[in-house]
Amino acid sequence: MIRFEQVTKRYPDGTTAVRDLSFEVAEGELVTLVGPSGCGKTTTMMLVNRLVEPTSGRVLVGGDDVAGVDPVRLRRRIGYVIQQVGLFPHRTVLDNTATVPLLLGWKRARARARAAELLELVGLDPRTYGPRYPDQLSGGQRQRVGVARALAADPPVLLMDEPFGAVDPVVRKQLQDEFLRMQAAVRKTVLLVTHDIEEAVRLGDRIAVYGQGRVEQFDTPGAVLGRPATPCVAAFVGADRGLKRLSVTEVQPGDLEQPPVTRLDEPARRAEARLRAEGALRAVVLAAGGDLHGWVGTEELAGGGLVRDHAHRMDCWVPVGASLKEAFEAMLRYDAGWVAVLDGRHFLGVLTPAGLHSALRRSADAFTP
Ligand SMILES: Nc1ncnc2c1ncn2[C@@H]1O[C@H](COP(=O)(O)OP(=O)(O)OP(=O)(O)O)[C@@H](O)[C@H]1O
Repeated sequence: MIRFEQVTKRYPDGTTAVRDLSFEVAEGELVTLVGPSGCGKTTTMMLVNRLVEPTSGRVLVGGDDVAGVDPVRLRRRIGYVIQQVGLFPHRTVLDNTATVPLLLGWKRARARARAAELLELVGLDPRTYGPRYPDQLSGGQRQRVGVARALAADPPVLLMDEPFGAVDPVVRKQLQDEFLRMQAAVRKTVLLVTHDIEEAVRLGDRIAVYGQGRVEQFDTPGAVLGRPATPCVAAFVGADRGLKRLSVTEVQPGDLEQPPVTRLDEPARRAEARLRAEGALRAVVLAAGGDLHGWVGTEELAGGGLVRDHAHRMDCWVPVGASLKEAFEAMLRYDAGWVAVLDGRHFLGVLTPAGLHSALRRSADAFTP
């Protein structure tokens, strides 16, 4: 969808901002550009909407070399969000959001209806905030309006330059969460610049880590954190990259172990004999249909009756697809040696510390060229 082919940009004063850049952002993919100040991230972004022209090489959007596309037409297909937002101070929030549709010649009523829909999407009630002026909003709210405005004409491509930069960490996390929810629904092709590695791994399907003027590594968050390609990437992602990987790696069915199980309606003595024969001290208790009910100790089953008479509820579980960090937190919170993993209520298996370790290795090995 966006493709850089050996792109070099040298500014007139001789500064080479990017050198021999080649990578591709697939349709519906979110790629974060991260790296130290002055390494060429913003230049990369501006090469896409022709605010900057390459010295050599090509940039393609949707298969077309942008050099051959009229810049005004090109920019209509590309939403642009910048840190300082750039809202018009004398226009209401609703009219600011409707800017691009109006430029495209939409009828005023239709453009405003669309703007209201988008304000809703970014979490601002259009009745409350639509009539306000930008200086009557908080910094975080202004940034949301910036995102809504960029999406207004439904462009397939979004360029975002430090879109959540100028707010405190709590609001920033909120905006990131909202943006991820929105992106899951609208699936734009997104290039997002940040200098914050945490933000880059949280938001990116893949990450381009820049050194001075070049991409040092282009890969998934798990692989960048797990196998930094160069010393420069390793230094940038930080010494705690192992911990960071916990939050970007998902629990998958292949990571799970199958512990001994019994069912609520199994006779307790029969379950006890079976579990003793297996050498098991406890078992997971399942309800009809394989849903998780809880757990039971083998010794408790000696009391007779049905397993349900002895079973305990179990709260130490996470949904499949949760992050390893969430799974690990659950283990710590319940002081448990493993955590159950569910699909809905259905029991899939348990994640142990050994499974967690192998999941981390899997994420580092999942190299995508
Ligand atoms: N118009 C220009 N003329 C000359 N040099 C420029 C121009 N614009 C940017 N540069 C230089 O190109 C290099 C890359 O700049 P760019 O803005 O792309 O970096 P960045 O990674 O986005 O930085 P930051 O994180 O600080 O915003 C820097 O050395 C910068 O000084």
